[in-house]
Amino acid sequence: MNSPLEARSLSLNREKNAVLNNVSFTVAQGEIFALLGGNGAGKSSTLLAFLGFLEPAAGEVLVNGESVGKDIAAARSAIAYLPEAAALYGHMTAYENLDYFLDLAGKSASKADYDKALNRVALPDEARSRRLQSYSKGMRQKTAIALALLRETPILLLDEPTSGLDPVAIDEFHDLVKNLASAGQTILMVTHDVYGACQVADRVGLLRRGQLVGSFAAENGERIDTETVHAAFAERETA
Ligand SMILES: Nc1ncnc2c1ncn2[C@@H]1O[C@H](COP(=O)(O)OP(=O)(O)OP(=O)(O)O)[C@@H](O)[C@H]1O
Repeated sequence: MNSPLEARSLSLNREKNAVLNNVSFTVAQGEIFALLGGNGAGKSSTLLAFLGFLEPAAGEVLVNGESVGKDIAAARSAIAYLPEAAALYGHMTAYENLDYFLDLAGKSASKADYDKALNRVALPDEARSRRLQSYSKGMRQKTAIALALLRETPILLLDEPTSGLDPVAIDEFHDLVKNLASAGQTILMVTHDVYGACQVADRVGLLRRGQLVGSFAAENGERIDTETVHAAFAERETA
């Protein structure tokens, strides 16, 4: 069976600068893969390649076994993407945002469906009819995740999903991501949070200056050891 996500000897340039160099990985169905790296390592660029916003300089990106370049629309319809800052409208309520963005994605859902998704992300009832400009970052993030859930895509791409969230919201978010993966969703997240990556991921890849320089996998039902990854990360960053 094809992997939902695959980078095959992928190189990317941005404004003629090489930002990713010969990177290969796959993410299997129901797996959580975290790409860990410092600022400018190429994490966000990797996600943009899967969405067809950046064209490979060499190699390719595949979604469900199909080269993204061949059918960008197919790739995008299989993927829900959470950028670092949730791209939602402040002057609309949570319900209105869900309505508007689902409509854009060519989907429709009932208010009961909205409430079900908002319950799953634990957005308080009283907030749902308030404009997002009064929300905290965590509440905006929850709304964005609810939207991703409602799109019912098989693949989820997350860019720094927990940055700016408080510890309780981070734990809730990790639980939610693990539940989604258990239900079969394939998840690729990028982060510079070593602890968070080890908490949630089945596999962690270390990206440094555009190259994949290490990887770690959870084994025997244990979580990936944070200390080991942290040591490798620190060593690579200072090398
Ligand atoms: N819009 C852009 N135009 C040109 N170069 C860019 C652009 N965005 C990012 N880059 C460059 O691409 C390289 C990789 O950036 P990218 O955002 O993928 O890294 P990142 O690992 O996600 O970093 P961060 O943790 O800081 O978000 C960096 O050198 C960055 O300067």
